[in-house]
Amino acid sequence: MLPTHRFTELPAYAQLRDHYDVLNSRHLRDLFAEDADRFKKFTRQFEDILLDFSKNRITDETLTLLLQLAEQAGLSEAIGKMFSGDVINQTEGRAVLHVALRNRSNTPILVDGTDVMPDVNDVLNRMKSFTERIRSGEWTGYTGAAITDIVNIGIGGSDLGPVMVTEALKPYADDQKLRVHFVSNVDGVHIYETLQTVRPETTLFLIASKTFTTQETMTNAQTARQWFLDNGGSEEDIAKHFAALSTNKSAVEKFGIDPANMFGFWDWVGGRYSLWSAIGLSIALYIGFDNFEELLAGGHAMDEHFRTAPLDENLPVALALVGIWYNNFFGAQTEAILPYDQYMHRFAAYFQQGDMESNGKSVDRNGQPVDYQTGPIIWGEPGTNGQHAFYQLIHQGTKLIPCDFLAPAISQRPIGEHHNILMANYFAQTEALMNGKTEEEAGDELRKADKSEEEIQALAPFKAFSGNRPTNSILFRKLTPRTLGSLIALYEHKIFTQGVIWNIFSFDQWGVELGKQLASRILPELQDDTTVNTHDSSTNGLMNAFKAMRSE
Ligand SMILES: O=P(O)(O)OC[C@H]1O[C@@H](O)[C@@H](O)[C@@H](O)[C@@H]1O
Repeated sequence: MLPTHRFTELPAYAQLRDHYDVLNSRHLRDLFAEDADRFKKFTRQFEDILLDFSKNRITDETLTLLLQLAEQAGLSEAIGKMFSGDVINQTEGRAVLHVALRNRSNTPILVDGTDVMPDVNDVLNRMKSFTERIRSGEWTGYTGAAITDIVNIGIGGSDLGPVMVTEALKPYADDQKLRVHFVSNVDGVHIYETLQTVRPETTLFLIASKTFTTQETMTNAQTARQWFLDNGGSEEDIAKHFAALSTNKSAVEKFGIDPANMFGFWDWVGGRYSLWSAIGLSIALYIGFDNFEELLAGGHAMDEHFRTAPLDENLPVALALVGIWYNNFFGAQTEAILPYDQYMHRFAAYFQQGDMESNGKSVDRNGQPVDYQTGPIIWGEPGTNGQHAFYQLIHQGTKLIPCDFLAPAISQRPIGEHHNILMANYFAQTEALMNGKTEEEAGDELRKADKSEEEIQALAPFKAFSGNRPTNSILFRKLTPRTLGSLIALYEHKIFTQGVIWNIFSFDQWGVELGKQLASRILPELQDDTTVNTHDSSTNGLMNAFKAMRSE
């Protein structure tokens, strides 16, 4: 069990409120002018990753108070409980042990008195030999041809992680010809389009579902199975072309997948934290098992840092505290994640689930409604694309949007001046957001461009930038599997830290259930043309309009 508290009653909370009143009127430009050591003070290094959080509206005192807030919320104790397999996902009665999946040190981790590491290692070993057989061509399809295409069928946590990582680590798949495809949406378009591009005799389907009951995944899996049978495969051939990644053995068997092709995991792995488990099989197949192990090692290294580093040296804690500062004191509603790395183009989408499904809660750990803000809205796109789309609002809009800027020092594809141009933009954006441009400076520029005083007066207000807009810069050497593993774990632990401090449960997701329940009630009502009158007038009206339109 996690310790509980009332977030707004922590002594540091009241102090931070008072401190906010002072700091709210300060400009980042002045904070930098006053303190030559800001960069040194507010950067933290972990292996190849540098976190610079100096361009935030904080002082030494802010950081001290935020660290006190974390201590008063029992963060250190909570970290210990997660790593020791305590049942911290209380509403589901489960431990939370994605850290065990990447525990490369193999120190025992006990759940109900039993060490989970032998089981974890057993599945990893099976994934390794399976991966090697597929990649070497030793495993063949029903015609004797090697597998060329992997189709992962899964949704949410059984899709977003593998999609994000296989995109991010594409350069590590250069050595071989295996293609990966991901089908998630129940919209038939998704499976249709994917099946257009593959052949049954050389395709391996991975049915990825923790529960093996998710409607979208089961529907897509049945469609894939039927397509396979309709296009040359037989029932006996299914064992060569379908594997399951799941915790639900009986449902896998019922579907007709050979238990030898089932890669299991456990209820203490949350879906959105599962890319490190058997759910990562598509990643291992795509980049090879050694690289998959490097990803795990990077996650483990960040785990050890999070578990052992003092709070004020701790990267995930720094990210979490800065986020709380804006979320709970400045009233910021959203956070943008902006990777200056095209291979990371699904990173923000991945952490939309990671963060919003974890901390989108409004009841605290005492079962009481919260009277403060919890998880932020997460969004973002890679730079520089975002600059030409939504950065206008970040620079000049009325909303405060704290942004994380991520970038590698070394490009995976060094071509001409591309990377320096990309990085020039990366540095320019955080500088611009911090400093802004005064009306006076805008006026001077217009004057230099020979504008009349009248024009200058008219235009300067539009050309000014208030600045004082906060950013974190996360600069890393290169997007290797290890570094990516560390970056993912960095954000995972940020989310955990915030959940602990907000006194909410970060590892359940009851909010996804109601829509599922209603959809299963509605589905039979769509199967004929009878007029629907069992819902409210809007839902009835829409369903009846749908029935009318489809029969026209
Ligand atoms: O992996 P399965 O069980 O198919 O779940 C897929 C997804 O379902 C959603 O409703 C959420 O609960 C997610 O956390 C989960 O990742």
